[in-house]
Amino acid sequence: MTAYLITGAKIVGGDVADLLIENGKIVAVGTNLDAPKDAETIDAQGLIALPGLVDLHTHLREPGREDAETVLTGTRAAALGGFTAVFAMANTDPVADTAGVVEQVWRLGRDAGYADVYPIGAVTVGRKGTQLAELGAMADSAARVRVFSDDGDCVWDAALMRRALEYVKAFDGVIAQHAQEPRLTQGAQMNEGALSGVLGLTGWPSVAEEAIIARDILLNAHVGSKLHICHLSTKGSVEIVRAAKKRGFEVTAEVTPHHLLLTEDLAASYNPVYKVNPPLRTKDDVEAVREGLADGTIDIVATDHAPHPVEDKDCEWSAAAFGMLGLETALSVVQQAMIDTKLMTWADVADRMSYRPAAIGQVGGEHGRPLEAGAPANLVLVDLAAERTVVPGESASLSRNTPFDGMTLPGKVVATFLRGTATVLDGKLAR
Ligand SMILES: NC(=O)N[C@@H](CC(=O)O)C(=O)O
Ligand SMILES: [Zn+2]
Ligand SMILES: [Zn+2]
Repeated sequence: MTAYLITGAKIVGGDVADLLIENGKIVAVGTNLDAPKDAETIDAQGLIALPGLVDLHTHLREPGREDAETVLTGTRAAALGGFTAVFAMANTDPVADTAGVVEQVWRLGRDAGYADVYPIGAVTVGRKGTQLAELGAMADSAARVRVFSDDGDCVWDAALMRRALEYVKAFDGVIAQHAQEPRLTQGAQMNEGALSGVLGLTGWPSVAEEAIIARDILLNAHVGSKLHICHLSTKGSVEIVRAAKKRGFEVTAEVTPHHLLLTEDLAASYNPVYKVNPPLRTKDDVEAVREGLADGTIDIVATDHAPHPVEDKDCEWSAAAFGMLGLETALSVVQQAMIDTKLMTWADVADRMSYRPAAIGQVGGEHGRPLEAGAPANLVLVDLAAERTVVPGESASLSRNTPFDGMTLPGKVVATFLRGTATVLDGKLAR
């Protein structure tokens, strides 16, 4: 295994220092390090070193929709975005609702070698919302599933949600809820408000999200289990989670990069690249989720990377699929929305995009650790002063549905290391 001496990096939360990587681990951080003769030196002057990013919400589409993404292409996109671990959502075909499917996804990730893939198990059989899936068998499988979600659909049946929360207590699992009251969002196409009226698109009211979040926080408090809220998007949701945490209720929540930066106005173009679940909201909502992320009400940023092939996006708005790409642009979007606005520091970014998602996902010390001697060498070097213009055709993803097409964003991932192996060098795939 190549040893690396990374020189002159600004260690997030610390000083400028050198990092020595050997046998998959960070063996020393400091100056005048005693590197082996054959170590490869990487000049990281002017770069910041962050812990490898962890995405708790990625759609890798394999098995079943390998035309949209595969574990290989999705994890390449992850590595280019600075991620060393991704949690793969269960809405594949077949659905990841058995030990067999989650083990298959886990193995594909390991064989690809670009990022650790932690499969998320479905809560209900076929994600149909009627019968609990074999949660225990998925937890006991080689994939060691700890996060369960019917993402794409809400576990709307309160009795079933209660049973799921109760069940996962046995192995300290967490239920990640896609908070969408289905009866309030039938045929919904975009955020409900004045603009949806003008555009003639069926509205998706904030309360459809907020009602489920409030219900599930109470349900979870009753049961004493672990609840995580996927892609929270409204001001009201932030207020509910903030009030709940203040009163000591156990809940964690995520926000996506796109909900931190983009607003519903983009729907006026009728370009389905801006169609997403939950929908892009208003400026007020964007401000509220930014504040919520900054003050810790929202625990983490998760990409909800949702690749779709051209034929599912290049059509009329109402016929198009919901979802947008996110892995390769996430860190830059967070830099623009949270750092350039002085709402957060880089230490906060390490917390919201590495330490906390790793803790929620229970990766057992493999990821989400400070850059110190003894930690696995999962890290990313970023040039904060660089800028890049997003070109969909340059993506490592098989899909092209990025809403940031043509935007110039700050920051560029220069190198990513997964357990001491470079997955990205000089901003390009290294293997
Ligand atoms: N976010 C989306 O708009 N789409 C996701 C499903 C989901 O995250 O709910 C997808 O699988 O395409
Ligand atoms: Zn969802
Ligand atoms: Zn999703």
